[in-house]
Amino acid sequence: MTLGLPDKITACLFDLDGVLTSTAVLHRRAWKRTFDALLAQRGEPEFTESDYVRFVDGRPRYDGVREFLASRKVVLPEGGHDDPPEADTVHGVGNRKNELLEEIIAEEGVSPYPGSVDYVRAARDAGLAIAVVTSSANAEKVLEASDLAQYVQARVDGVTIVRDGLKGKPAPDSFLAGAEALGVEPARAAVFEDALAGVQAGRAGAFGFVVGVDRAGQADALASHGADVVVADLAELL
Ligand SMILES: O=P(O)(O)OC[C@H]1O[C@@H](O)[C@H](O)[C@@H](O)[C@@H]1O
Repeated sequence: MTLGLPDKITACLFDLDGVLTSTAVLHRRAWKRTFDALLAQRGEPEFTESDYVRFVDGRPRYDGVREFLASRKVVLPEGGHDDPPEADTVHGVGNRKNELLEEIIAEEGVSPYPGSVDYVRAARDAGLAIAVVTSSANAEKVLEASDLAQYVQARVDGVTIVRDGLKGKPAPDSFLAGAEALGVEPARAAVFEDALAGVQAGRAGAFGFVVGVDRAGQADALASHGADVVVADLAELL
């Protein structure tokens, strides 16, 4: 075992928000404000933590909108990527959330978890290949702002997922694309994820190891959805 990983592992595929950076809470807040306003107009109960975990966390932006609205039986037209944030379409709602997220990030900044920075450095020093695989289309700027871009050899994100027509998490496609970009077989790659949809994707892709990162008191659910091990912070694996 090196860095808490089986010896066969030669590459690390890190999710971003909630694994490397503390931005998951910013996403959650932006989603809650967006959905609560929409639900209030319809006299529906508010967006809950469980709604976030089940329908939105880890999924590409518009998939999250679709999944959550379907769970409340709210039907909106699909619209298109360029819809303004005010539009009552799936894309408009997603764009509204993104506008809010950008405001929150501008106000509060982005910080990496110290234990994750130490782990990523140790992985690089141990000669492991490193990719970031995230559903977020904001990944490039979050990686730059957190000074983590220097460690990343390949990135699959919300932009490349749309460009290449990949299925989002919980499908394994984005992680498979990350392994491919590094030139590594999935069986030799470890997936690091904090979202249930993410560990599910790790299991579905038959990756060599799946690390669940529990930032939200959901260790059992991470394990039952596909994590081989669950830690509260990557420093535990050092
Ligand atoms: O809206 P973005 O930045 O493209 O992000 C899409 C998703 O990215 C994931 O990393 C987050 O867990 C989700 O909360 C978010 O919805």
